[in-house]
Amino acid sequence: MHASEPDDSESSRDAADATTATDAGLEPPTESALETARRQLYRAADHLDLDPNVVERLRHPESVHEVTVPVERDDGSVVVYTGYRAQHDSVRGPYKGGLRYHPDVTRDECVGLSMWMTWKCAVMDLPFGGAKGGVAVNPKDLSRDEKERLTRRFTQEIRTSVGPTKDIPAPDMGTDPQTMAWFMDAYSMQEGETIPGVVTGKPPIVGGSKGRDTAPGRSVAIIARETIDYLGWDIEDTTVAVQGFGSVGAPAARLLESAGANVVAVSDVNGAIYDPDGLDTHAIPTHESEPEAVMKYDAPETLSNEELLELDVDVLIPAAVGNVLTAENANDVRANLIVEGANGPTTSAADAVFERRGIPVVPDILANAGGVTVSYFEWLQDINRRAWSLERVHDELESEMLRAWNVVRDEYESRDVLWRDAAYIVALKRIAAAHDARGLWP
Ligand SMILES: NC(=O)C1=CN([C@@H]2O[C@H](COP(=O)(O)OP(=O)(O)OC[C@H]3O[C@@H](n4cnc5c(N)ncnc54)[C@H](OP(=O)(O)O)[C@@H]3O)[C@@H](O)[C@H]2O)C=CC1
Ligand SMILES: O=C(O)CCC(=O)C(=O)O
Repeated sequence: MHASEPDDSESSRDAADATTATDAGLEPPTESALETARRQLYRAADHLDLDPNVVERLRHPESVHEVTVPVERDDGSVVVYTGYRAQHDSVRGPYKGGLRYHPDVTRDECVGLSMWMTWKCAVMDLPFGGAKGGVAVNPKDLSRDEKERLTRRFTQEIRTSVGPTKDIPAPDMGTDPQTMAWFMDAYSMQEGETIPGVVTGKPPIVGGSKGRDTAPGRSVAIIARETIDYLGWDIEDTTVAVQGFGSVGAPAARLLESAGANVVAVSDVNGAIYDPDGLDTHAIPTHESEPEAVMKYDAPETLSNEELLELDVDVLIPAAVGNVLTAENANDVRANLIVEGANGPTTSAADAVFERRGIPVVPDILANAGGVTVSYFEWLQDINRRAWSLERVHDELESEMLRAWNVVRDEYESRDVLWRDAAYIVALKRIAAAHDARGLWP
């Protein structure tokens, strides 16, 4: 039976998902990451003759760990934060995915993000499943010492659920190589030996890979460049707007500028700077070097983040937070191509608008997959106790991204589907085959 044919299990699936106004036929301003991820799964499954039991399995995480994390503030008071680690699917290998420190972190968000990690690792053909975790906290409210205590305690709370062959966290929004170094140290102290492979995205001095810090942005730039070329555009005549100037947005903007594109706008949490003649993105401080510094940079015009999304540019790269392209603004987007740098920046309702308007959306699970790909390189380096040169990381990332882009493009052309569906089809075929080979039910 075709996975999405209406039947009893379909009805019960819809009923199980009907937790929102959208499912009740109303149109809320946004959807949760989990709702978006599930809708994308059902839509892609429609194109494949998938065992419905596999789809039923994949719409649920294998497990979600929720922990409380008491942290002593510098003034001696104690705040108890909530942390999560959602482990979606491990059929292709250990769970893999980032840790996020952000006030909006919820259980459902982690589950949705963990599903995207499963597909992302499968699109790239990495021997990993998908996970995501985080703590509901604003890291900008914490001192460095408080962040260290939070990380060490969170590590302690989820320690038995992670490990180099079990679940390997990495950086995401609000976390960085230092966070990973603390995580690795806290885990290793408990284990009684140094275990670098428990996390990736560490500083190179403690087993991190060179090039991991800029890898997600590098892959966004590679995929944008390939798509620009595929569309028959000249990169030298291409204008680009990038929302977010962190680990993903900054390298993406800089590499596209270096490749000849005209990057006319970039933003941080406070708003955007705009120069129709092109910004010198290498001169603008990144989130890593100085958070909230973009708006301080001298530029001819400033805009809101909402205005950046509606700029008349060739390529829009949302590379900050999720759910920024919605039913509310999709009709006002003037870009001719969207390349997703952030995870889940486009709701399903916005996707439908872009499909109707013929605006291609190259999905997150392909475009920003350079981060987890170099994480895989790091994991290999840790296991083999042998560091790769930066040049080797760049070369291997370039060839892995091109390999994945070609496979997705083949599905896009042969099935005449959206780019997102094509990437999902590549991923789901591999995951379903692995489920089939291992046996879904005992
Ligand atoms: N880090 C990674 O390895 C990967 C991250 N991703 C995804 O990319 C996205 C960005 O992550 P990452 O670059 O790591 O995050 P960072 O924390 O490094 O940077 C985030 C950037 O977005 C800005 N920002 C934060 N909130 C908003 C907002 N509400 N509106 C506009 N801009 C905002 C920040 O501004 P300010 O400096 O002012 O705080 C900063 O410039 C996330 O969706 C993440 O899941 C995807 C693949 C890998
Ligand atoms: O490097 C990793 O393991 C995961 C990166 C990540 O969280 C992501 O790609 O969204």
